[in-house]
Amino acid sequence: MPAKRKAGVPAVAATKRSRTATPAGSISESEDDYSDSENEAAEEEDMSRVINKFTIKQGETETSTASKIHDAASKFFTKKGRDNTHLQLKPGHQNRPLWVDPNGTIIMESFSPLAPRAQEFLTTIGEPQSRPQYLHEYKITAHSLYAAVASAGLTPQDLLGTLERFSKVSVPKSIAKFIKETTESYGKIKLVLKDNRYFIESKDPQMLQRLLTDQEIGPLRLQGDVVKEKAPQMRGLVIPGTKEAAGVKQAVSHPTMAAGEDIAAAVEAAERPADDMLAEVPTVREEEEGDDDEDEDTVHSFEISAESVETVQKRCFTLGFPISEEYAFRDDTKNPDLNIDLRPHARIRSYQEVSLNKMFGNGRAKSGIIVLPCGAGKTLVGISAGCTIKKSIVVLATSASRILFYTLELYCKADTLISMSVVQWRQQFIQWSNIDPDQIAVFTSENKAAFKGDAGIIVSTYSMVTQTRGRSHDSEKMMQFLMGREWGLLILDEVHVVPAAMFRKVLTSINSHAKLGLTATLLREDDKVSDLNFLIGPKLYEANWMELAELGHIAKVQCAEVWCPMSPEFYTQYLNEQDARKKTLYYIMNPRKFQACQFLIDHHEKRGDKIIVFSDNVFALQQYALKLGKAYIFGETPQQERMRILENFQLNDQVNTIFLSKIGDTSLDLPEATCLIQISSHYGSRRQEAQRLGRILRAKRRNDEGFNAFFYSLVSKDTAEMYYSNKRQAFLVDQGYAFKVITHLQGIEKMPGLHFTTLAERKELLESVMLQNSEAASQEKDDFDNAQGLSYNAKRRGAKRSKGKLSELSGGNTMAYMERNKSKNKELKGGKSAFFKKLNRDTERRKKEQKAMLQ
Ligand SMILES: Nc1ncnc2c1ncn2[C@@H]1O[C@H](COP(=O)(O)OP(=O)(O)OP(=O)(O)O)[C@@H](O)[C@H]1O
Repeated sequence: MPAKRKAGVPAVAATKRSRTATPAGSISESEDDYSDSENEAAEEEDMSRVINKFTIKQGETETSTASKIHDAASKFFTKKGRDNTHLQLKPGHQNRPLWVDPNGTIIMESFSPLAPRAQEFLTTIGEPQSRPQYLHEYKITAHSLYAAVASAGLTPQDLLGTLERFSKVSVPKSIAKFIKETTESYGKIKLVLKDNRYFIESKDPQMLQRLLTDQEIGPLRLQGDVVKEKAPQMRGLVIPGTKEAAGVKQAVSHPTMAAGEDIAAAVEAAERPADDMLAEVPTVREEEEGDDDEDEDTVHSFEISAESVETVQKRCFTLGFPISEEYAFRDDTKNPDLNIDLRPHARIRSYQEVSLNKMFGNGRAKSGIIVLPCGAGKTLVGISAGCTIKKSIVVLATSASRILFYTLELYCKADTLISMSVVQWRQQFIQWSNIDPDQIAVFTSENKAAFKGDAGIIVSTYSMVTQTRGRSHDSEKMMQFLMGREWGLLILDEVHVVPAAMFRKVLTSINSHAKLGLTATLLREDDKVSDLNFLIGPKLYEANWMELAELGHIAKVQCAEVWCPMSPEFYTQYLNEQDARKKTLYYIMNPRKFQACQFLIDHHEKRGDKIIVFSDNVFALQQYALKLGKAYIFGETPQQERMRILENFQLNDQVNTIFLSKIGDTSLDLPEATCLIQISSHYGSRRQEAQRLGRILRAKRRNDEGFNAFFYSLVSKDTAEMYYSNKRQAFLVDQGYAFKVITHLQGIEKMPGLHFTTLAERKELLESVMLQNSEAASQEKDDFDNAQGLSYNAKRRGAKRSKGKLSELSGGNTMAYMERNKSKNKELKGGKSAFFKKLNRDTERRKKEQKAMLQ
């Protein structure tokens, strides 16, 4: 008889819950979730004998066996008395990479040979929570299971069978029950858009009756009978640009990505090393043309208004009948087709294909959100989705990026600007697809012409379609055009920044069969992410950042937190300061932090890096930049000056460092940048940290041998900044980034020209900081303002600062200080050298090209 194997379950913890009714969408847990083992009592005895050897005696009062299990580590693996050490490991457990916890958490050993396959499966059925180097954590939720059923066509048996075979111990009963119940109820009720009206549809009339008698849903039904009609037919499809598409080459796919493979094949391959695991292999149900009885069936429906859609969806979810929202675009004969295909040179990358397969997995378009890191090509994913559906498209982007742009700057009139992201979307559509430029129009405050022909694409901003006050006649006409027709696809860019209320407005104005949300960071500090499940759809796919970096699609980044001790004078002021906002200024302006910044800039410039220094605080931004003789950009910097600075950063090897305020957090495409230094940031914002990192993920040199980009966060020691810094890193740590802590920068003391080495210098700086009012400690407003439709107004946005009478306090010294630190911005204004002349010519030429492109 083989010796009994015992499980050392990792940090999985759940509270004991009663067995009363479980609300829909949640998992019930119970103590005996894993109680498949017949010899539990005997096992416990065995176990306690082994463990007693290592027991730290807790006193004579402890009587139960469980309470005696107190070795040095078990406290990390158990919580509230739950003990998983009795679990029996399955044969071949070494090859099985998963631990499934009754609370829906799944831990995966990423070093297991089967990890790539398991990961493919887990990204289909669950949501990635954390993916550091060795252990990955996923969570099964009702939404993730619905997405799995909808996109991969998996049955509950497929899901459970696969999970069981990957799992080291039996899958908890609560999980099996949850998977079964959740997946069985999916697809019974559908939301269908017909003739610009919304219908709740089901093949089961009783199901509809049940909804109509519901107190919340019943009153939302618009007048009219429950309608009966034939159900549409399902057909297979090919996503353009993928390996099945005729005439289009496919980018080489990485073996671990299992791109284009179905889950069945992935699981089958995964199971090969462990023969005893080769039981029944689950199969993905294929939708074969003509092999479908559904068209024989009758569907019943009732109508609801566009405004009620979200409420009905939420209510149905709570009742345990989630609404599926799928678009059988091939069968849509009412809406005109759009003549659009990917150009032959377009080679969809493996992860882009995987994400699209999640959207179109069952031959229909499923609404939802695709999460890819910055610079990984979300635009092309959106374009490919459009080329698959081939119906009219609306793209909505944030106007945030109008704040800072350069390469595609476009002046329509002398002083007005078109949103960069809108221009970029249009330009990318033209670059990647064969769309007739006349069929793609931009709707901005400057351009209000619709496309030519029956079908086409409109690119606009969230604010343009949601702002209702003061619309011009032309805007109103354009809105009527947008609202008066059905759209095949609505692409929602940067979904993480747009407030839920704004989405609601958009979705009630624009009727679209399918919605695709795109983002790099599905993170919101306001916890509104779950609303997006109903407003747009579930998360369909989230790429693994580390994997993409390994493949060279984004840069590998070394992250470090540099601890800068506070100089004594600053620390005393910091501790004594009563104004909480002003307090922050002391740790941002800490001279030791300044020195670290100076040292790192010097070090990386010598290495040939191009450096962006980020500071949310405008006072600090200017002080640092002036003192170091570097150019800087913030909200008040005029457009011309921004362009000049950014172009110099790109092309001029004398300009290797620029300082940016938070306006550069997103949508800034500077592939030259290889190093980031953060001196001040927005408290604990994980999203900002990730977006900032995104600025160097596009690094041009990313595929050079041994290349690494660098991300430094400078933190003043023993201040509140330490706490925020830790919080900020959480998202990136979950993506697998390891933050090194640097407590001392070797050689900093010997650096020639290091500032603030004398007490006099530090005191001078301290005085200038003390003179600032608390406004100087505030940060620039962020992109939300734009997302909410506020037009950019540099004057209103800039942080106000009082004019410090430094001369009164420190005599001529301070004036001399200001004199010494001439603005690099002004220096870059020089237009007389051959370099600047060339730069100006290039800029003019580009502007003309872009203007021509938009006409
Ligand atoms: N399959 C592909 N083949 C070649 N180039 C690609 C592919 N996908 C994306 N790219 C290129 O990668 C770059 C980044 O793409 P894109 O701007 O869409 O990234 P993003 O994910 O939207 O980034 P961000 O979140 O920072 O806006 C672009 O230059 C784009 O043309």
